[in-house]
Amino acid sequence: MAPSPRHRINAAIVGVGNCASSLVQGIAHYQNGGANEQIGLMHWDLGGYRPSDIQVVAAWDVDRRKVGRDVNEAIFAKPNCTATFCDHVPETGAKVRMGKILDGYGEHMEGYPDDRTFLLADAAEPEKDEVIQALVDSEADVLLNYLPVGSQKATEFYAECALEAGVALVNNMPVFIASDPEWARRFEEAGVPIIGDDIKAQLGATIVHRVLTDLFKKRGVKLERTYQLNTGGNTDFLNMANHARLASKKVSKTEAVQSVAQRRLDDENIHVGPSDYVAWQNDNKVCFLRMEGQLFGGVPMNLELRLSVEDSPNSAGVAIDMIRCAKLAKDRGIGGAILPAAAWFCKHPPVQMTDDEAYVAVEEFIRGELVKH
Ligand SMILES: O=P(O)(O)OC[C@H]1O[C@@H](O)[C@H](O)[C@@H](O)[C@@H]1O
Repeated sequence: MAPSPRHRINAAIVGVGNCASSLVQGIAHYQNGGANEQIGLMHWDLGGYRPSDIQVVAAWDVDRRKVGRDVNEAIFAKPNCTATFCDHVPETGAKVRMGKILDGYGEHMEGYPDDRTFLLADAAEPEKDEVIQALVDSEADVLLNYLPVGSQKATEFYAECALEAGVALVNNMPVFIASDPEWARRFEEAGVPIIGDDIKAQLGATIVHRVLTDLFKKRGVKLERTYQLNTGGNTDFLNMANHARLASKKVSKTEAVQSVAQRRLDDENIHVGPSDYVAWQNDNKVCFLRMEGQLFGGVPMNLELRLSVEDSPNSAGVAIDMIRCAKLAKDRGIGGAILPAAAWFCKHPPVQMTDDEAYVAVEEFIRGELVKH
């Protein structure tokens, strides 16, 4: 007898950049699940869903090299520059649609070589009703927001579309929607799940900095000063070279560390940020971390760490679980912010927990043991 078909998760994507590329490559890469093929995942099976149960059914972008092409080709178009770890991504059947521009585009990028920056497509922008209709027609379960940092209006536009279409929202970037009480209330009232804000990479700067900050606290070491400097050469870093777009990102990254410290550090003693655009790094992100503190007897100590990662697969390793948690919430009829998932997967959740607490809570949520999320 033929096995019964597995349940699918229909994902829609806003912003077909490097992070989307790694995610879509990952869905193709994790098709079979032999022992070696499961490497790099937090969960092979998450609440009955496997990575390969996710399919991309709709996508929006504003770049002329992506609009009109199937997602499986658009993910390899410039200015994307992340590693190709799966070069046999099958056609998805979803063609990238022209998106709403608003502020979801970094104007300052003019002057950079074409292969490094956005090139606006010459196509009509959709109205809100058209995006909602496309979400409904494609039977999308989850909408992933991958817009550039600083896209306040564009993020609000797509959040509104998800809400009205009844599609769960995964907000990967630092515009505050899940952690904004008014937006969270609207998602809750509509019975639509939301997980956000600002994805915390699988083994990235934020989780390492947070875990070490928590360790200082637990081991009785007074943290006095810290910095986290990050450099990279993808469009995210180029976009963030425009400091006007950075405000919410700085808040998100700094709060992620402050929230686990024993006592809040004065502003002058903590510096956390995207620090510089280095073109030749492409999607390689390097984090330089320093923490200074006082041990037993007030004796000084310091710690220096350098972390080097390919940024977008590091993000996709988390997105692949956020999508499945959002779908689980939907299956269970839970709307509003999914707090354990937000705290474990995001830098700026509605409620911060330590990563140890968030890990336990999200596993309970996945097992269906948390009645109130
Ligand atoms: O390494 P961190 O601090 O967790 O941040 C990672 C993520 O931060 C997001 O804001 C970026 O857009 C992602 O590309 C990135 O993966």
